[in-house]
Amino acid sequence: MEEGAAKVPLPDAFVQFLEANGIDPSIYTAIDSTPRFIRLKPGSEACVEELEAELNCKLQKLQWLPAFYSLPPHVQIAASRAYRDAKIYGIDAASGAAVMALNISPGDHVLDLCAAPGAKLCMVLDLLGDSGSVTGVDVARHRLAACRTMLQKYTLGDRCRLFVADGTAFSVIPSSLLSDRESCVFGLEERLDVFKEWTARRPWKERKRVNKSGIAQLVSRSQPPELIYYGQHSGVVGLTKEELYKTLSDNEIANHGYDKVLVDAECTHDGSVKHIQKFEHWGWRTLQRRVLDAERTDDLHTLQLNLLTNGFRLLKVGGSLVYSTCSLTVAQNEDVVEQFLKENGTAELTEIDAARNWPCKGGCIPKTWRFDPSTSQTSGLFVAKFTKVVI
Ligand SMILES: C[S@@+](CC[C@H](N)C(=O)[O-])C[C@H]1O[C@@H](n2cnc3c(N)ncnc32)[C@H](O)[C@@H]1O
Repeated sequence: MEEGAAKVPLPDAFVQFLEANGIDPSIYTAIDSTPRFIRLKPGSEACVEELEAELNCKLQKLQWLPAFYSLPPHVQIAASRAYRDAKIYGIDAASGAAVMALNISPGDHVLDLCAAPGAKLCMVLDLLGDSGSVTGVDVARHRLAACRTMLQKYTLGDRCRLFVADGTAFSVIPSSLLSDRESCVFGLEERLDVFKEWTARRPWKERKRVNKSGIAQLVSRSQPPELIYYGQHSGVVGLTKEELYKTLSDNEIANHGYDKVLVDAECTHDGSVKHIQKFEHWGWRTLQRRVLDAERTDDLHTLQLNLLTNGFRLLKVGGSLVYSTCSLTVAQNEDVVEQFLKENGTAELTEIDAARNWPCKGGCIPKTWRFDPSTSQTSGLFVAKFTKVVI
């Protein structure tokens, strides 16, 4: 049997799950010819030839996605010099498309509500360059810590802050008055109890508290957000705790909310052929528990709707939100979109201009898009975009 194809027949329960959701089972058992993708860090164009020589393969530039290249599926990039030197990222092209759908503009304040491990967050930061800010939120502490490591590797942390928090209840607004705040940084010594420059070393008191309580990897809805990283120009330095965690009414958020929000929601990951194939090693029973269990899929539907609703609440009027999942099921995509639109009168499903050139299919609702591995030659992904309007 060829490498990249599932080596045993898929378990009945999974086949039934796929059939119930109109997903073609052959995408998991066919030989996986889906290429790998890399994204170049801005300014690293010169490394392409060097990388081709080192990996002994040709990199194909994607015409529909700037700075992305495809490689043959078997090629490993992790040991390459360009990867170690933080000149390239391993990120699927469909993920890159979801970020492009945000239409990031200079100065945007962006919220990434399910940020870890951070491939999309890094792309947003690269697109923003020397302006705006990014707030990354994730419920899983260890995953968000990995995201922080990635920011440090790619030296992208300056305008970013990371919160371990439940995205369905998160309500920290953007620190958008960066220029005003920079002026008050000069008077830092006079302001007591303000955030100073971030340091990896936790104060003794905090270390003691963490050691005593033992630290849970997942936070609950009722726990306050925990700031695990902030950069010098993320708007945090110079603020008091009260200022940072100040909450606004929905009316105030209409003016002071985020310009862009990404909700790359938790899902069953069935669109990722590589992920599903891993269950051959983890055991198909684990798949039953993690992917197929009805209770879990119902809970997921509620979680996705709540993440989308809260992300949209934090958006300013005129701002846009991209909802994506790496599931191909209608329940986690179009059904969530439909229910969300029913409940949110200020949400308008929006055309994604770039999608005209994407190698993907329309979803079951107009203006939504599906990267389907067999046609797009990418990992599976659903993408929808909303704008907040005034009514
Ligand atoms: C599909 S992954 C996100 C991938 C990420 N956007 C990237 O590009 O690397 C979904 C993430 O949602 C997080 N998550 C699950 N429930 C959450 C919640 N209630 N609030 C915030 N994040 C949550 C998971 O921990 C996981 O890291």
